[in-house]
Amino acid sequence: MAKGSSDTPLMQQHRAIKQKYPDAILLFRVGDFYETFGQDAVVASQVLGITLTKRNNGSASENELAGFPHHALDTYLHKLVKAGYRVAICDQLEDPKTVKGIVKRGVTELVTPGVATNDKLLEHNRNNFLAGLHFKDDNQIGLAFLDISTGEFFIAEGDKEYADKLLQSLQPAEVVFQRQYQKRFKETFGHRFYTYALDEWIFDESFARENMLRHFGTHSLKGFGVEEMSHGIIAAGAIFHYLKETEHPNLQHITHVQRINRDEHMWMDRFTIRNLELVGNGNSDQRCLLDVLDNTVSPMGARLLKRWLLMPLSDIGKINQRLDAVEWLIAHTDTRQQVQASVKQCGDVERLVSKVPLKKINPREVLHLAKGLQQIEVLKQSLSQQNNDYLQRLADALNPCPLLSDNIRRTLVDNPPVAAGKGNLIATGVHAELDELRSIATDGKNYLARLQQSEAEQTGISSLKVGFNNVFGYYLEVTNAHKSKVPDSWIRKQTLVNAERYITPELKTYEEKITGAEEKILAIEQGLFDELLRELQDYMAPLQTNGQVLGILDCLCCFAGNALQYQYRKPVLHNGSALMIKDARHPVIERTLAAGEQYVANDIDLDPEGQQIIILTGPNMSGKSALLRQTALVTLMAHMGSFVPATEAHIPLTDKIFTRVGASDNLSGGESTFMVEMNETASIINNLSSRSLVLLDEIGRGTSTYDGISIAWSIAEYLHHCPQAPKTLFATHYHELNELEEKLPRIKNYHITNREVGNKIIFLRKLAPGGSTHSFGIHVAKLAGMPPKLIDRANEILSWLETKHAHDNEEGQSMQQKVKQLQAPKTDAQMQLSIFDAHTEVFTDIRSMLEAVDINRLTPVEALLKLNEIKNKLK
Ligand SMILES: Nc1ncnc2c1ncn2[C@@H]1O[C@H](COP(=O)(O)OP(=O)(O)OP(=O)(O)O)[C@@H](O)[C@H]1O
Repeated sequence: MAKGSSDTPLMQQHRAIKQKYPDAILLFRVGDFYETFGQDAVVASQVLGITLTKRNNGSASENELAGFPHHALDTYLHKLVKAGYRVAICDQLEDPKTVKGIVKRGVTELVTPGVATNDKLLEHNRNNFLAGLHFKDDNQIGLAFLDISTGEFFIAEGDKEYADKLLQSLQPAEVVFQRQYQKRFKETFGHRFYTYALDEWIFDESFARENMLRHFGTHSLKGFGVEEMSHGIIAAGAIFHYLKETEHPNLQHITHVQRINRDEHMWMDRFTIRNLELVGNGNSDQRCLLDVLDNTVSPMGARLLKRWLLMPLSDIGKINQRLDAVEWLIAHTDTRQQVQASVKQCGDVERLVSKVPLKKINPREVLHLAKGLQQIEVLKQSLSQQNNDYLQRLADALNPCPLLSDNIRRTLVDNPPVAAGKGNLIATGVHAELDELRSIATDGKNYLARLQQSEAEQTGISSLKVGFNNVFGYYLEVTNAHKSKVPDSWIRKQTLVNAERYITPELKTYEEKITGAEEKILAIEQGLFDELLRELQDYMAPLQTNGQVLGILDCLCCFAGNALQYQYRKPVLHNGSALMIKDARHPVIERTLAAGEQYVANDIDLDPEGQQIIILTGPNMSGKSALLRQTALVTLMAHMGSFVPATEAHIPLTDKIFTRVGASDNLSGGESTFMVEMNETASIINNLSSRSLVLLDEIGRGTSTYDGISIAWSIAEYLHHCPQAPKTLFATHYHELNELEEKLPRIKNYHITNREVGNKIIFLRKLAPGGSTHSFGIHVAKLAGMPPKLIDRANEILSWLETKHAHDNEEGQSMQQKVKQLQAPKTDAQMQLSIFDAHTEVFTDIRSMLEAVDINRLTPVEALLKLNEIKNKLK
């Protein structure tokens, strides 16, 4: 950008402001436009698709420029922030009409992904958290999460695993932390978050505490239960500082802070959240559990449901409270429908309330809040009479704020406009002067009509008309034919081709009254509206509580509706350790089956004292993964307080669900390495407890067969022998693991049944005791359209390998013995290649090509390409 004293005053002002926000795109208001200059203009033109021009602003060099009309701000702001930019909005702070010289300008808001308050930047069904993180060391991390658009504020503390789980569960839109921890943050939590680094001095306990106490107006933080959480408080302090830095001074809607306790929730780590497909991954084709369960009718409900899903409860009392309420709502259809109708009509109470201190709420939204309060009154009355404790308590917490509601409805007209500044929003009878001015304004207009008539009669000018223009206001117009009848007292103002225009002193007096009245009307209306907003601020806390209660009611009704619609049943949560689910189904797959297809339900029993570990084998595509996942999903749903897709479910209180899927299932995330698989498995082994549920899906398949079997075997052994004895489902293609059943008492083999008809498999999908003998991988290859020659050859090799395996066994080598000779398979690999004549160069090539292939990780298409390569070599 051009610099120097030859800049215009406007550009000098721009440069001074831009210096304060070097890492943000500065939207600089000039007249009716927001302009960007220099590098900002280059970026804005690329991201927004607006024209980039160059102009010489009175300086020696050219300056890039790109702008858009001010009324398009919301649309363009949204695009810039979504593209990952921080955007500083610089407005004119004075009315240009009243200023001589350059208008004062200043940044009124710095918008970043985590501090967005604009409707367009927010998704109604998800929170938009800004997270603050304070690293003390790996075992002491303070966290704070604030959704400025709803006022929800949480504090937590824990080690890095716990911090990771919280970040996964609350999925903040932006994370701020100490500058010198940038590398550590990426190493620990990956690259998935939008981050911003802050100076170290901000992360100071007394500074943070002071900030919090000043904000809440309290002497200590004891009332919030967070007094002792120094690291969490420091993280919260960083958030407050960041809000100040981004010009967000109006935070009266943050009325309290809540602590998140580690042991109050059942935890899932990021792999489990992903493997169980709980929330969408941005791939709209794939349905996730949240899609199926979310039949809420309000934004508060939708946001809360997501939190319930990612942070299920671990307190039986609280879970049963939800389950009983859901059961009650199922039995009382009328009340449920009435609750849902009321919740729906209330709108997004949380976000509307948060707009009050920001002065972003419009008259129509204020009236909406008041109408919501009427619904809350109805809800409160209806629920407090019902015989369900939890619903009654929720009803008690609702506050219809009658004074506020009455006042709003009395003050505003029935259908107020969206914009506050244009008048017509205050009802008649609210303000005497306003009513009088309004009658002057309307009467004034009537007067002009009467004046036209009487003057016409007095002067005999039948063509007389009263008109108005911006140059000299109201006038009397007389056609040339009647010009001679005009009295001397009239003052001529304009001569037209066919007519003359005059003003009279009387006309001007009335004109002043009318226009003065209109200006005054606008000012009084604005004043009254501001007063309403001030009154609303006093009700911030009860209004927010209403929003939260409405969210809970919405979720409970949603669970009741789901139970009825999808035939879910009430689970029994218990403090024991045995898990028993009868006729369990996968809630997502059963919703996506083609018409006429029926989901095959299965029973699952796991018990640390009996059947602790199930080794599950079965053909490819038979439903092993589905069975594992449905067991986890039923357990999870029960901990949310939802009914479950089963006919009966006895669920032990579970502290953690772990799932690991063999590496090649995760190719897309660039995390396909065996190392990742092993890291993940190691984290299970190191974090499990006797209350954990462990699901292992084809663990070990990311490496050579013998390595894989050995590792899978020893993991199963470890889980069996470890004192925590976690309930485990282990799906595998390694049939060798079936030998474990004979050796270890709490390991049981199961398989998923199928029937072979001719050379076809029919999947019966029923779980049955005992292992299965082979995988039908070659059959799947055939289904995928591999050439018959290739399939025949694969069958030949398979039977050769099976004979060889049987022969080895005859020689008395059990699998366990083989596992002990871990390295042997590497040299043994030669046997697989004796099928080729290795004397020619071509075959040596093919041999090394095949040696390099890992069949376990080869997709059908890759196999075809390899085959094509081999064929070409033979040519
Ligand atoms: N119980 C069931 N009832 C009906 N359809 C099912 C059932 N279980 C699984 N399916 C269907 O079969 C498909 C394959 O299931 P799944 O992925 O669980 O197989 P798998 O045995 O784990 O296969 P692979 O070993 O190849 O990973 C599912 O996507 C689903 O459409």
